[in-house]
Order: sequence, then C-alpha cells, then structure tokens
Amino acid sequence: MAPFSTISEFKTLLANAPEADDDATAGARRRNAQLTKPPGALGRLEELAIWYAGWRGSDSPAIDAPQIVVFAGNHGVCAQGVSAFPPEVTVQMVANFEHGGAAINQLAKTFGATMHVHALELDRPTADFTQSPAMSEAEFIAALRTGWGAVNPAADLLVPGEMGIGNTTVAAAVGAALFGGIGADWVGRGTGVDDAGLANKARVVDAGLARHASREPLEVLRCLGGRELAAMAGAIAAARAHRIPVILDGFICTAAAAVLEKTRAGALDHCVAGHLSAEGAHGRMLDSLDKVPLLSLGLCLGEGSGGAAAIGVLKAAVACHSGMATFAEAGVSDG
Ligand SMILES: O=C(O)c1ccc[n+]([C@@H]2O[C@H](COP(=O)([O-])O)[C@@H](O)[C@H]2O)c1
Ligand SMILES: Cc1cc2nc[nH]c2cc1C
Repeated sequence: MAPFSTISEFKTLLANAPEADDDATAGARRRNAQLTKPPGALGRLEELAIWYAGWRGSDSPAIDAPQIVVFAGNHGVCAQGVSAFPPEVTVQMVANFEHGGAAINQLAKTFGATMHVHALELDRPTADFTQSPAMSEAEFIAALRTGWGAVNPAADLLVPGEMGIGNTTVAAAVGAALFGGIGADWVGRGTGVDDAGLANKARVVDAGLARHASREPLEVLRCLGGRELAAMAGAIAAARAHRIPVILDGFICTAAAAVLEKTRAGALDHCVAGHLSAEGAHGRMLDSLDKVPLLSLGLCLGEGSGGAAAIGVLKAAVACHSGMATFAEAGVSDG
C-alpha cells in the first residue's frame, strides 16, 4: 500500500511532495475579491478558503468527504509513572471509539466526517525510551506505513488523531529534541498529573534526551516517539501526496507533524493548526512551526478532537467562498 519500505524512500517522497496549484490559488484569490462583502470582511476565513482551494486545485472547491483517523499506541515509558491514568485505558478507549462512545465520535457525526481507529500493537508497547530506542527501524517503518495506508485518497480533508496513555511525555521528548530546551520546557499535565508528576515527567524526558544523542528528526521520532506518532506522520505525508489538506490536532499530533517539517521545510504547507491545546508547550511548538491555531477552547483531550472541531470553521470558510454570489451576479454595487 504505502510506496516506501525504507526511511530513505520515505524521505525521497517528502522531498518530491506536490505543492499547491498556483493557478487555483490565483483563481480563488480573484473570486474572493468579487464576493458580496467588503474586502477582507470574512477575515481569516478568506485566507483559509484560498489555501484550501490551492491544495484541491479548484478555485471554488467543496468539502464533502472529511476523514478523521485515530491512531492508538502504548508506551514503555509508562513504566516511569508519567501518566495520571494506567496504560490499559488505551485499549479500553479503542473499544469506546469502535462503539461510538467517545467525544471524537460525536464530533465526527456533527461535522459529517468518517472516523476510523487504528490500534497499533497495543499489547506490545514501545520500549521505555529512558533505556533504549522506543522502536526498532522495522517497527518504526511499519507504523509510518500504517499511517500512510490509513488515508483515503478520495477524502478531501484529513484530521489525524491519537490515543495513547503516556504520549504527552513522548511528545515533550520529541519537541525538546527537535526544538531544543530541557524536559521542564516541554512537559505539561497531560491527563492530570500533580506537581510531583510534572517534575518526574521532566526528569524522564531529560533521561531520554541524554540517552539518544541523534537530533536527526526521523531518528528522534524512532527513538523518543511512539507508534501512533509515527502513524500520524505517515498519514500527514500521505495526505500531502494526495493533495488532501490537513487540520492538525493538539500537542501530540503537532509533535508528530513537526518531525516532517524538520525533515523537509515546507512539508506542512498543506496543514493548518486546528486549535491551541491546554498542554502548556503546544503554543511554543506552533510558534516554532509558524502555525496560528484556528480555535482556543482549552481542550487537552487528543483523539483528533480539536482538529475535528475546526472542521466546522474550514467548512464555513469554503462554503462562503464557493457559495456566495459575486457583486455582478447579485447586482450589488461594489465600492
Ligand atoms: O492533544 C493534546 O494536546 C493532549 C493533551 C493532553 C492529553 N492528551 C491525551 O491524553 C493522553 C496522554 O496523556 P498522558 O497524561 O497519559 O501523557 C493521550 O491519549 C492524549 O490523546 C492530549
Ligand atoms: C479517558 C481518557 C480518554 C482519552 N482520550 C484521549 N486521551 C484520553 C485519555 C483518557 C484517560
């Protein structure tokens, strides 16, 4: 399914990834200037619609087939006591997703998106990154390939989500390795650890940073990341290959995405940040990626929930852009 079976082939795909269609972008910009509103009156919705139009290659696109994919993984680093919840919650929540009982199921329904969950070897957690690399190269490639293969080429919007007890520690380690700083700069409360838990998370991240010297981004993801992060990275790369725009979710999703941007500048040009997570370091990570979140609702759930909530904003932008009358069509005098 996935057109790569080595890291170097994956890097080649990133290097050769398609760009937005300049003609469609220019056409959408011209159309936007003719719509029945004062110039700029739809604010950021206007830029969003033009961005979306460029990636879809149409000056008046529609969003008819949004896809949400939730990847679930378990983490050896949970042995270090980094979460307020036990690791078995990951598989329990996968069952909840499959039965339609989670927040993301309701958001998918609300915004007319399909939702699938991919559980990634939950009974075989990654290795504890304070002791050894989280994944072997084969495990890492398998997770990247699962993510790539999960994307429906016929989708017109992708929201990657995740579920994985312990993965805020993992994302903090990836963030620190990619962007610099120490554990304390990148850890947050996750599912609700107390002050001692927060200090422990910082210590665990520092131990991971000390053990794994490589700062090569894909090596950072293999050694300090997790299967669901690798799968999200694979899915975001696949979306780019299919010219499917992506709405990023919170801290963990953004950490996975950041690996791609650090591997190849511009790799996230087809992505918009759905929201600002309550996880403290998310804002800094988004700033480093030059991404301004669409929403800021204090969410720290994961599952793709913040990205899914932002589907409504993007749908609104595209509906206005493609559905509004022009001044000429409506017989309204322009300024
Ligand atoms: O997306 C976020 O920004 C986010 C922030 C805090 C927690 N989470 C979710 O909570 C879980 C990880 O929290 P923790 O405390 O176990 O590291 C994982 O399943 C994530 O989906 C997600
Ligand atoms: C209950 C629960 C639901 C979640 N969804 C995403 N991460 C989660 C973590 C917990 C603990």
